[in-house]
Amino acid sequence: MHNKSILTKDIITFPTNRKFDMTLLGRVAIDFNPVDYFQTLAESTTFKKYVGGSPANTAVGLSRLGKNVGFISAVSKDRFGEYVTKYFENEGIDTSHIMTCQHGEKLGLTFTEILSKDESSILMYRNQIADLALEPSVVDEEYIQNSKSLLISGTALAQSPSRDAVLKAVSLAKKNHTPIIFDIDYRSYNWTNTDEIAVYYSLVAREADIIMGSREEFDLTEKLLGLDSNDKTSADYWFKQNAKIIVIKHGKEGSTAYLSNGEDYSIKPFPIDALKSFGGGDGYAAGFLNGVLNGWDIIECLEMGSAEAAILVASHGCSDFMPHESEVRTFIKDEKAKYGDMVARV
Ligand SMILES: Nc1ncnc2c1ncn2[C@@H]1O[C@H](COP(=O)(O)OP(=O)(O)O)[C@@H](O)[C@H]1O
Ligand SMILES: O=C(O)C[C@@H](O)[C@H](O)C(=O)COP(=O)(O)O
Repeated sequence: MHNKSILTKDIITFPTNRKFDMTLLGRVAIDFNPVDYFQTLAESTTFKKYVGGSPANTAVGLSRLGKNVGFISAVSKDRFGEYVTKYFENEGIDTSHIMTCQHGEKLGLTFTEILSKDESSILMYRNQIADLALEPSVVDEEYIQNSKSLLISGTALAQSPSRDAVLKAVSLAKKNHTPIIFDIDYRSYNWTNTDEIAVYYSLVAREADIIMGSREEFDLTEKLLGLDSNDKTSADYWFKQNAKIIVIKHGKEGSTAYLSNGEDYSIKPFPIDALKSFGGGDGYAAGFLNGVLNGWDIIECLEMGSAEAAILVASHGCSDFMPHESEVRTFIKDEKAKYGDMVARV
């Protein structure tokens, strides 16, 4: 346990006077979550529709926390494409750089299975997929210049032309001193082999200022580098590239933020009666990154991330349940009143 802490603004700074606090590049899709849960997907008959896609959920989370959010993506030219775009507009997320596909590409659909509160799985429909049809021409320099930070979802690297759009965005971010956040966000669909994953993940990771992922996701990124599968080894390696903060998540075990000054800080999950086991990562990303954008104390960033993750795993969906800052603070206060001030501290 650290008695002291550190302001993240002493580790990473963001440009000022730019319109968007963060622009995210990646998928916006749809989740269908069973209403009649605690049985298999084969048995469920009724599903509730939500806007989904990990970066889309994170974008909604950041917007609800008061951030001005841009988004770069591609959607289908149909009612589902209209639905997700309208949802973003209602949430105050900029949709000017969401292209509409013209060749019959379809929005991603995710059917989820909530078997028990700690056993969930997801089934993704991602053939002829709209988000990976994102064209590099949608990424324009002015948009990146107008963003204080750029988040890349690793899934957007799975195929060209989306892969090319990511690499263009990364180049423009470097040119314009826009810090890059790499959310590894591994989904097996659309990738052909692990060498390909490692090549493209490591290409973006070495340019990133913040990298977030699970141990498995770091292992995939590091496959060609011959590193041992160890959090400290990963952090040290990426600090020698460009990283300032490395976050490694271990599900219900909690997570650790490694800082480029050599310190590390861990957080445990807040005790909660979970409903499902997915969605935590997106809530965590929104809560944690909002704190880092504000330059907050690292412990406060981690607490906000962990609290928002707990709120999400206790909820039926992801995007719709992203909390406002006051709700996260109330949640933390109530948990501390119930379980003590050190409830989430390691
Ligand atoms: N049962 C749980 N109760 C409370 N928080 C949880 C629970 N499961 C996960 N979380 C929170 O969600 C975060 C992200 O979960 P994790 O499974 O590591 O990522 P992902 O959702 O991206 O797969 C964890 O670090 C933790 O803070
Ligand atoms: O990311 C997707 O395309 C699906 C998500 O909307 C889904 O609900 C989910 O799996 C959330 O992911 P997590 O936060 O990484 O657990």
